[in-house]
Amino acid sequence: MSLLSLHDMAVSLRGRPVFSGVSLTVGAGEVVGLIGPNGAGKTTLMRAALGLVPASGRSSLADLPARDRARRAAWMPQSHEIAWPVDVETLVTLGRIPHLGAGQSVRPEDRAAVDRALSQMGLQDLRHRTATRLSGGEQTRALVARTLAQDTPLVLADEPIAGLDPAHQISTMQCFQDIAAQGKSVVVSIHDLGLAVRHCTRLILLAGGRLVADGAPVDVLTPDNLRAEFGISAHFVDTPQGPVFQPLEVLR
Ligand SMILES: Nc1ncnc2c1ncn2[C@@H]1O[C@H](COP(=O)(O)OP(=O)(O)OP(=O)(O)O)[C@@H](O)[C@H]1O
Repeated sequence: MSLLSLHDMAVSLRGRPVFSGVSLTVGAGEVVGLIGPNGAGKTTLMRAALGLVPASGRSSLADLPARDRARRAAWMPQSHEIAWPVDVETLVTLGRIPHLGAGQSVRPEDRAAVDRALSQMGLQDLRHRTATRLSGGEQTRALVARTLAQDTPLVLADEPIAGLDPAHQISTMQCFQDIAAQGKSVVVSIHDLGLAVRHCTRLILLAGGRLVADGAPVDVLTPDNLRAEFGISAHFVDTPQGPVFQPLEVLR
C-alpha cells in the first residue's frame, strides 16, 4: 500500500530551481531518512509533498482537502518554536483536531492518543508545564508528541531529533521504528548519518537539485556518494550491535 507517491516533482523558489525530476513512493512499514547537505531541498521536498509550496509534478497528498490530508499525514516542521504558552497536554491535544468535527469536544479516544504520545516521548511528568517554558529539546519532544497524537498512517518530520540529547535522539528514532512496525511510515529529514543508518529502513539522498540515490543505507552511503555529495569520507561497518557509521574527514 502506498502512503505517499511523488511523480516528477520540481520546485523553483524565487526563480531559482531547488530540485527537479523527483519521483518516489513510500509504502507501509518504512522509516525513510531524507538526507543531503544543507540547502539540498529536503524541507522544500517535504513541504511540496504536502502541497505547502507550489510545485510541478504530482503528489498523492498535495491535492487532498486539508482535513483529509491531515488525517493521512502529520507534519512536524523544522522550526521547533512553540508560539502559545499552553501546557504540554493542550499542545499535544492539538494533534487531534483533524479527527474532531466542528465544535466537537475531545473524546476518550483522543485522550488515549494524547496519553500514548506523551508516554512515547517521555513527557508524562511535563504534561502540565507551560510548553514555551520548556528547554529547547523538551519543546522538540512535545512537538513530536503532537505529531504522534495525530495518529496518521504517515508522519513527515523535518529534523525532529536536532537538539535532542543522545538518549532522546535514540528513543525518538526507536519510536519511529515502532510506528513503522505497526504498518505506518515515517519520512524524516536527518543530518546524523550514524543514527540514520541504524534506524532507517531506507535512505533518500537529495543533492545538486536531484534525487541522487534511494535505497538501503548501505547502498546510498557509498564512498562515491559521500565524496561527491557530502565531501566527506566515513567509516561504515556492520557490527554485532548493528551498523556503525562515523564520518571521518572533509575531502574538499
Ligand atoms: N522561501 C524561500 N525563498 C527562496 N529560496 C528558498 C526559500 N526557502 C528555501 N529556499 C532555498 O531553497 C533551497 C533548499 O532549502 P531547504 O530548506 O529545502 O534545504 P534543506 O535541504 O532542508 O536544508 P537544511 O539541511 O539546511 O535544513 C536553499 O537553497 C534555500 O536557500
